[in-house]
Amino acid sequence: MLALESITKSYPTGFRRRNVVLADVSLLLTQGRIIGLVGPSGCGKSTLGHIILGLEQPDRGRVLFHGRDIRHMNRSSKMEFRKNVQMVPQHPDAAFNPRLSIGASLREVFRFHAVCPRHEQADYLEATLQHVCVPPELLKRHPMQLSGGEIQRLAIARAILTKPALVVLDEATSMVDVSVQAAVIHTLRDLHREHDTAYLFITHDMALANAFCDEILCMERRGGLPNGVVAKRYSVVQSLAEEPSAV
Ligand SMILES: Nc1ncnc2c1ncn2[C@@H]1O[C@H](COP(=O)(O)OP(=O)(O)OP(=O)(O)O)[C@@H](O)[C@H]1O
Repeated sequence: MLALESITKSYPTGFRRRNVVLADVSLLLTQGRIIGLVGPSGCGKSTLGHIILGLEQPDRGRVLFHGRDIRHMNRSSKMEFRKNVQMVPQHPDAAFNPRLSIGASLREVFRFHAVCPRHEQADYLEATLQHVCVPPELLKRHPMQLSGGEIQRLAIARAILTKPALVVLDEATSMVDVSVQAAVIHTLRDLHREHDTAYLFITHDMALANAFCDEILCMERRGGLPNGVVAKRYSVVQSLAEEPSAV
């Protein structure tokens, strides 16, 4: 469904110096598959997620959605891509406009994507909130009036509202307690069963990755460049879930 082909990404760090975060990374995300992505802090997991969504551009390589380069899609393919590929960002308040109430932000999704008939939208929204353990009263609040855990659950609700084919979950349950985490994972599994949703589950929690994912990818450091104190090279390698030391 979605393929990353030889993605390289670096950021400038000074005069003629760049921090190579992703070096020639290729990855295939197929329908219905739950892939975990683990690795040390700063190794480029979120960057990879942003590139999948088209939020950041790679230096080299391309992202294909059903065989089409996401940079060269026509308007209708782009809308289809946006409906089907969603992200829960690591900093979930980034998912909401601070000037809008949460309800207004969530209802915007219905303006852009045909998710369900208009007369069913309110019930559908309420049911989705229930699935992530959020009371409907929170719809009236603004992002800054919510706790980290509440806004994280609302970001998950927002991402799953469109019944996407793929969701990139970036530390998506890191701010909630264990019982809420279990409920959220349960909801994600339901969505996976009903709609064959695929997930890229970025996490530092190896136990959770083992429990939730079909397969786990590790991003691991592979040396450096000859003169490059600055440049770091990483590659995505598939690794067994039983080997957390590879993280
Ligand atoms: N916009 C940017 N400009 C410059 N450097 C950046 C930018 N975004 C990320 N980086 C750097 O790229 C590297 C990878 O960042 P990224 O957020 O992808 O790591 P991560 O694996 O998700 O980390 P963590 O597990 O701590 O969330 C880091 O060294 C980070 O400082």
